[in-house]
Amino acid sequence: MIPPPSAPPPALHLRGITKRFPGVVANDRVDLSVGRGEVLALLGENGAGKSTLISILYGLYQPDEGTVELAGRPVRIGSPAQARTLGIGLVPQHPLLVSRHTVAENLALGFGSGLFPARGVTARIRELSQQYGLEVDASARVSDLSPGEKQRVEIIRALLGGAQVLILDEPTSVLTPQEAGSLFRVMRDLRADGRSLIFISHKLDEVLAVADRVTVLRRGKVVGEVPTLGATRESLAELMVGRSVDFTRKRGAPGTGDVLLQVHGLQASGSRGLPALRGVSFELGRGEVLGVAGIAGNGQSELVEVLAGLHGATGEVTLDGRPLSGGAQERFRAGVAHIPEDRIHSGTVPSMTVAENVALRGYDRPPLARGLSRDLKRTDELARREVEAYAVSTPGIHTPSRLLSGGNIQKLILARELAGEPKLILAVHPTYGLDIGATDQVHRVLLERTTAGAGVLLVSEDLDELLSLSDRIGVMVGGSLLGPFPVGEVTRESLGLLMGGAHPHSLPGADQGVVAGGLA
Ligand SMILES: Nc1ncnc2c1ncn2[C@@H]1O[C@H](COP(=O)(O)OP(=O)(O)OP(=O)(O)O)[C@@H](O)[C@H]1O
Repeated sequence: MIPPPSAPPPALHLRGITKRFPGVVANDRVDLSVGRGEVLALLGENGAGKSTLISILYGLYQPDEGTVELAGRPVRIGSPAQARTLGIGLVPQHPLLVSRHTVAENLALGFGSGLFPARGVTARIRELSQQYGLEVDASARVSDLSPGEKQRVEIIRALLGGAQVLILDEPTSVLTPQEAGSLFRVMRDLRADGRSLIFISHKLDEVLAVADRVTVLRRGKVVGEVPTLGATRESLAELMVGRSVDFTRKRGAPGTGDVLLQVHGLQASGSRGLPALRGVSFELGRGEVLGVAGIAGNGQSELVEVLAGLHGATGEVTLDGRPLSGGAQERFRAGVAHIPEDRIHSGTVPSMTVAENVALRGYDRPPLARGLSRDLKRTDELARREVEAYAVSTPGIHTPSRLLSGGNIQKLILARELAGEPKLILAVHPTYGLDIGATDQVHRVLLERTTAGAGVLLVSEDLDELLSLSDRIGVMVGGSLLGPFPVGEVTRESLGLLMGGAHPHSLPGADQGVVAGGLA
């Protein structure tokens, strides 16, 4: 008798993967599979165990239990190099490229000598870039590339290494909507070519647009596996957080119209001595959220750092009619809160505990200190309160903050910075990497503060976030601020085009004042 044809094994199959860290089971008997020519989205709240699983798959961690099979064959992935040899590629959230080298040099570097001489690499880059519509110039210097271009280089690097299974870790977080659209086209082409993709994102619309199937993790366990066909944002959100989530627009009450912050003619140089701010002027009202859009590297970081007292500049800044000057602590006492971009390095001290990090701003003053001694009981009480209020997932308040997941570190910083009654909140990507439950909560906290009269300068690469929270939105391009435009006069598309360097008057609708309201 002829045996019935059996289905081929999945390209990748994880069986019963368990990984424990002190006090937490990061992955708890996880089963997951990805077929050939399939895009699987991995969803989960902050701390659900996504990064741990990816680290196991890419050979950075060894599982305590369980097996990994590639095309039906059990494999041991001892290191990233071994993962690549086995055909597993990772497109990291932050590209790992050497800025002063060209694209071709960077890609040749990864393959040691002999295997890929640089001239051969250039030809292969051209082939791959044509095959998958991955536009990159092999001779361009990496320092001149946009975040989207750097990401394409990372994808090419993985493909050059022969990746059949490709992991994309929050790949759209640094992209404009137009760039995200091209990435999705590339992903579909890779799928059509029979490759298997694992896609991590907190943005449910993207997951629905590009993935075939979704695996949802909660507290280390797989809690659901659904095809995207028939799924909705609401159904996925509910699977993720275990309750229904409200997606309605959230803009707060309009501000009072009183000017809170006045910025005039700010000029500052950037890290390489080039001008980072070229005469930036704007006003921020009490109770207003002023959104700042822009592709990374156009002066947004410097603008916030100047206002936070971390970066020198010329020009005038007044808060509540008084000149704003001095260093970061002085400005914090004047009512300036800062949620920094680089939260891991500049937002927390990784070796300090959760409680110490919560108390970082006020440890030397009452109520957290009496005279020269710290009141540890009060510090712990404060930490417990904030950990609960922000649902920070941590084994305890005395755990070093470096052991928390990225999203939970972000929550910790928010708890600390928003704890006082700040007048001005400088929020840089405040929900970057946060899951939808936490994002919702951060939005509510920010809007509550505006109702209390605070002004928020919101720098974000997430245009939906800017559009749903801001009263006005400006766009940073090459160190200048375009606008700000009232939020009703811009769209995702027009902002994306302005971010990419289009002139406001050249955009569709500009003649009716739709896009360039502030400039027309
Ligand atoms: N090296 C480590 N040591 C101790 N605990 C860790 C370590 N790495 C992760 N954890 C813990 O394991 C759990 C899962 O973390 P993981 O980073 O995998 O979550 P995640 O789903 O990627 O979260 P996020 O969306 O916030 O990045 C968390 O509770 C985290 O604190």
